[in-house]
Formats: sequence, C-alpha cells, structure tokens
Amino acid sequence: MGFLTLEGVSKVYGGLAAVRDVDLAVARGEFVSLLGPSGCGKTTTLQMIAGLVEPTGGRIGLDGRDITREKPNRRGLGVVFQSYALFPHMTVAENVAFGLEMRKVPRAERDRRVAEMLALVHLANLAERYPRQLSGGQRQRVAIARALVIAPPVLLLDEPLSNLDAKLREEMQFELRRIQRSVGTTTIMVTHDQAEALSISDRVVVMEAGRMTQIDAPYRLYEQPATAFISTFVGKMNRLAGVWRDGGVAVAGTVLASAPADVAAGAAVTASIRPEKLHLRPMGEGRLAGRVASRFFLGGHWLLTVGTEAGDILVSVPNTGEEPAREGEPVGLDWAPASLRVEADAGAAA
Ligand SMILES: Nc1ncnc2c1ncn2[C@@H]1O[C@H](COP(=O)(O)OP(=O)(O)OP(=O)(O)O)[C@@H](O)[C@H]1O
Repeated sequence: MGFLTLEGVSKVYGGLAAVRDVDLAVARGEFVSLLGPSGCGKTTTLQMIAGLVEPTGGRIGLDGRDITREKPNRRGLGVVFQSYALFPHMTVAENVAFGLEMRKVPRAERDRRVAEMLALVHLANLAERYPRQLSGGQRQRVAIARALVIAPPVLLLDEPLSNLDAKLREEMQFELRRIQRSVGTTTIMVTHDQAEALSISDRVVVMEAGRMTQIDAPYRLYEQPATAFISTFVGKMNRLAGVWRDGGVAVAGTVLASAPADVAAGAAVTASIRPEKLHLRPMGEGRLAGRVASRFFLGGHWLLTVGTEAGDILVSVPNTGEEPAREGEPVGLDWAPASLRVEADAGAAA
C-alpha cells in the first residue's frame, strides 16, 4: 500500500495538460525519482504534492489522509528546490534551526536536533559559518539538513544538485542517498539526469509529455525500457529498422540473430541492443563484419562507432588496458542473440 499516493492526478493550464491522469504509489521510506525531458511535467507533479499547485483533477493521499486540497504548511513536507535560498544573514546552525523555531520546539531539543542533523550531513565543524562562506556542495547539504530537521513525512527535491559541477554532483548523489537511507524519509526527487536517477533511486518514474510512461527499478528500466523514447533517454541504445525473418531481423541485406519475437514474418520491426552487449572481435570473426568509424576513450571504457552493412553501430569496449581497434580498421561484432530485442513497429501486423 502506498504511503504517498497519486490517483488520476492532472493539471491543465489553459488548454494545455501539463500533467495527465497520473497514478503513483510511493512506499514509506522509498526513494523515487521523477525523470524526463524539459517540460514533461515533473516539477508540476512535485508542486502538486507539495501543495504549491492545485490539481485540476484527481486525488493525492498521504498516510491514508486525503491532502489534495490541504494547505502546504499543513502537509508539513520537506522541500528543497534548485535555488535553495538559505537565509544569508543566518549561520548554518541558525538556518537549520529555523523550522524548529517556527514550530516552537524548546531550546534544548532544538539544539540537540540541529547538532544531530549537522553531524549527519558532515557540517558540524561549519555550524557558525554564513552561507557565503560555504562551497556549493556545503550549501546544498545545509538546505537538505534544514528540510530534514523537522522530520517531514516526505522530502521533495527539485533538481537539488543541478547547480553543482560534475564531480561534486556525483559526490552529493552518494551523500544524498546515504543521508536518506540513515533517516529513512520517503523521498521524491525531480531530475532530468538519467544517470543520477538510476544511481540514487529505488524506483524511477519516467514522464513523457505529462504522462508517466514507466515506473520501475533502475535496472529494469534500463534492461526493459517500455517505450522507444526511454530506450534512448536512459543510457545509449542502437536501434535498427528491419524486417522480421524467422529467428532474426533482416536489416539492409544482412540477417541479425535476435531474441525470439511474436511477430509475423515480413513485419516491419525495430531491433535494439545496448552498446555494451556487443563484443568486438577480430576481422572475420563474430556475426557481423564492420569497420571502425570513430573511437572515443572514456576512461572505464571505449566507445566505438562501427560502420556495418546494417548501419552504424555503437559499441562499448571495456578498458582492459589494451587498446581496441583503431579508426579505419576492419573488425567483427558478436552478441548473444537474446540481447538483441525486437519489437514490431506501430501499425505493423503482429
Ligand atoms: N504556471 C504555469 N502556467 C502555464 N503553463 C505552465 C505553468 N507551469 C508549467 N507550465 C507548463 O506545463 C508543462 C510542464 O512544466 P513542468 O515545469 O512541470 O515541466 P518539467 O518537466 O519540470 O520541466 P523542466 O525540467 O524544464 O523544469 C510545460 O509545458 C510548462 O510550460
């Protein structure tokens, strides 16, 4: 049963449906990300949960209570937005204490909870500093501590790490997950960064044009994307247009071995395979011949584009300490047939 539930929730602005009839049940203690491209309705969804935007239709429930029309302050949720304005004239400790003061929590308990929270976000030694004396990542942690100190039933995060540089952002992803695990607060985070959503979340909700098109654990989302959009938005995907033949997909004169598919012979299909499911072989070996068109070194792996009869194919080669084939060299490509997934194109006879 969901701790936080959205049932048929929608938001229409003028004639435009920003969020269309979404259903979501978040379990207590779960970390869920809302992922999608700009304008898909992530922020609007989060703001409806926060109570900052009123739904046009549907129902929002929290711990069995209908909160659809409840005022934001009555919901008592923790909120951290992208521009997490800290109070500039207050120290770190005062910023974190603010919510407790508002709630008239007695002094001794307030001090204890602020100290606990600062220790949790590793900022105990910076308690007396002012926001301007902090780095971006430190400010971010103050904002999270300030939201969590009131022990909200749900923490709402809108692109909380988007102002940070790549390295710090990655560190903060680990931090955020660590903090969330230790406090156990049910958390919903908006992000347009698929790697961030995959690495932090228990489940990821993908939104496309106001709809939730897949709700799944990160691994399943990656391995079994529900839509063509998700397959390329989450990770990289080779997608090849072809025609179904018994046991494979005919693409431009060559037949690629694939997973079985429930498709009529001769139907138009799309075959998809992740770059890391393809293996580079010497020329003359493997299932498909090709020539390296480009090669990028990415540290942990190489990313090659291999020109083949079936089109250009992206291949990820793990860095084992040996250089793979160079640009212009002929190679072979191999794969386990089960990793080449086949789906009938919309409108094609099944
Ligand atoms: N107050 C508003 N009035 C009219 N249209 C709005 C309003 N707020 C949002 N929209 C529209 O609703 C749609 C969804 O917006 P939303 O901010 O939820 O998207 P998002 O997925 O969070 O995008 P981004 O990643 O760019 O923030 C967009 O088309 C947006 O232009």
